[in-house]
Amino acid sequence: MARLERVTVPSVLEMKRRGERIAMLTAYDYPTARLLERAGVEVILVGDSLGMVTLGYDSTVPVTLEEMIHHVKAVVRGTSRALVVGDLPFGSYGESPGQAVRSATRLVKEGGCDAVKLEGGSEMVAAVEAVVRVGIPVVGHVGLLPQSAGRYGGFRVQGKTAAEARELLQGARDLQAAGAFMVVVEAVPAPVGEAISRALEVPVIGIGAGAGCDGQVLVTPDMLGLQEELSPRFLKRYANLAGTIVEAAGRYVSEVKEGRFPEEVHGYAMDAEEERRFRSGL
Ligand SMILES: Nc1nc(=O)c2c([nH]1)NC[C@@H]1CN(c3ccc(C(=O)N[C@@H](CCC(=O)O)C(=O)O)cc3)CN21
Ligand SMILES: CC(C)C(=O)C(=O)O
Ligand SMILES: [Mg+2]
Repeated sequence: MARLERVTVPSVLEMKRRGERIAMLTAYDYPTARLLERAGVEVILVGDSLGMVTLGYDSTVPVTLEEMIHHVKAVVRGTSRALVVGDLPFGSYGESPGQAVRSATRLVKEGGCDAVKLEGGSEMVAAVEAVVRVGIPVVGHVGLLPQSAGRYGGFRVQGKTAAEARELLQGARDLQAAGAFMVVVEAVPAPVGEAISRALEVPVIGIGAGAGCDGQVLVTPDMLGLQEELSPRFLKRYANLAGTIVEAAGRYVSEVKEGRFPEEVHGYAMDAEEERRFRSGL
């Protein structure tokens, strides 16, 4: 299952050409990155969902570029084959193409990721062009844009009307034309996800965008059942790690309280003569 060759920008483009689906998941730390890579995940996204999943913010808006760099570094240290994409956080790219270039450069140069992702369609064309021009591969993101969720009053499905769907399709086309090598499409009806995937030559990765996309992404702590606060319709839970952790930590608590842990095998022996001299000198 684990692939031996490095996943690169050209290799994900080739996967789309061959019709091979792309498996992407998020990671925010070293051990998770290693495990996902062992499982055969091709693209690891250090999402700004970091803020909600591991830092306890109630949206992705407060996440800083420094926080992203810190976690990108850990994930990069845990990978040798997967393509690592770092999310540009809110406030680090929307002001101007120059700001986008400066932030993307820091994420790649200090964090060590292979590519950056930013949210927005046609309105982000100038930023994408500028980042691509300095040599940094860019992933676009259309549909539900969590950093702008305030604008539509929460995490709402996008592209439900024909007019909105056409606007999303145009946004994705514009991102590709601007040089994006991959586009994430979030929370749109399946026909919209499929149409965008068909329209683009670059891979389209869906999250709540139906089975017609070129690949899928989920937030790893959600799909592992580690975090249970959010339950979007698109989420499938593949494990119940919250239950596993609570059960294990609960048994530890009981054993500590009852003096059943540690046992002799968990301790260090002392030479009998040394112990005798030690005790006699007390
Ligand atoms: N833990 C976590 N998982 C995520 O998938 C995620 C984050 N955090 N943070 C950033 C964004 C926010 N996301 C979300 C969060 C909630 C819904 C959600 O509950 N959506 C409703 C749609 C309601 C409607 O418009 O009808 C749903 O029922 O799926 C969707 C995407 C996806 N991203
Ligand atoms: C949900 C994915 C696509 C994302 O942007 C994130 O994890 O931040
Ligand atoms: Mg994100």
